[in-house]
Amino acid sequence: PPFLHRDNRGFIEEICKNVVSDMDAYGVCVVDDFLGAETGLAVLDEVKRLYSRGDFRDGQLVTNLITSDLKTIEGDKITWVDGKECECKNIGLLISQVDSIIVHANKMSDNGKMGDYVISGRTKAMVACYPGSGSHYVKHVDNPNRDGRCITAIYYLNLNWDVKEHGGLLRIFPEGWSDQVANIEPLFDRILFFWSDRRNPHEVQPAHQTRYAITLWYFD
Ligand SMILES: O=C(O)CNC(=O)c1n[nH]c2ccccc2c1=O
Ligand SMILES: [Fe+2]
Repeated sequence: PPFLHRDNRGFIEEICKNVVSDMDAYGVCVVDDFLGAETGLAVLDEVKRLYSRGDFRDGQLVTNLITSDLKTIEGDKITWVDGKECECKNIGLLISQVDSIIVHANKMSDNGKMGDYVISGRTKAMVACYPGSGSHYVKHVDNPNRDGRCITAIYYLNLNWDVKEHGGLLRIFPEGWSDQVANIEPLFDRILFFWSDRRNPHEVQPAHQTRYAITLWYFD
């Protein structure tokens, strides 16, 4: 019921414990039901409005792949949001929630890997849309050459997403886990954290439905 607001502090505490232990153990952490349906839907609404306004630009270097049968596959489209824009209030709320998790988790873990970083800042929020029709992202490392980014946080907005039908799976190939991979479904109100460096090569498999995500990169 709407009057039962999330007991925010306890909620944040709880999530931080998971983030710290998963990041230390696997370098990857997934949290579901991060904002709750009401706020999640409000964020999705703002993203759709931005997209319909045509603010998005081509994300990847190669924007449209001309496939053999001359079907162009559009690449991902992106736009940057700092969260203070008046029509992005809920995206701003998402950003402040992620900030509090990262800052708190950073403080909580003294000797763990989270503790090895002193988070000094982050990028703006990158709102990405894979327009479906096979758009994907080739296997890559977000920060291969020590550009300062240490943690990638991705919030997904895709209602009733079914990977079997819609594709769009994020596959991470965590270094040191030889044949193990992490298959992350881009489900609504799910947030994912992972080390941005070479420990986590990853790819976005072809999406056959419009696929939205909001990414923040934290600097040490
Ligand atoms: O959406 C996902 O599940 C994962 N997404 C990514 O790894 C990813 N990584 N780096 C980018 C750089 C520029 C534009 C889009 C991206 C991008 O979607
Ligand atoms: Fe990436």
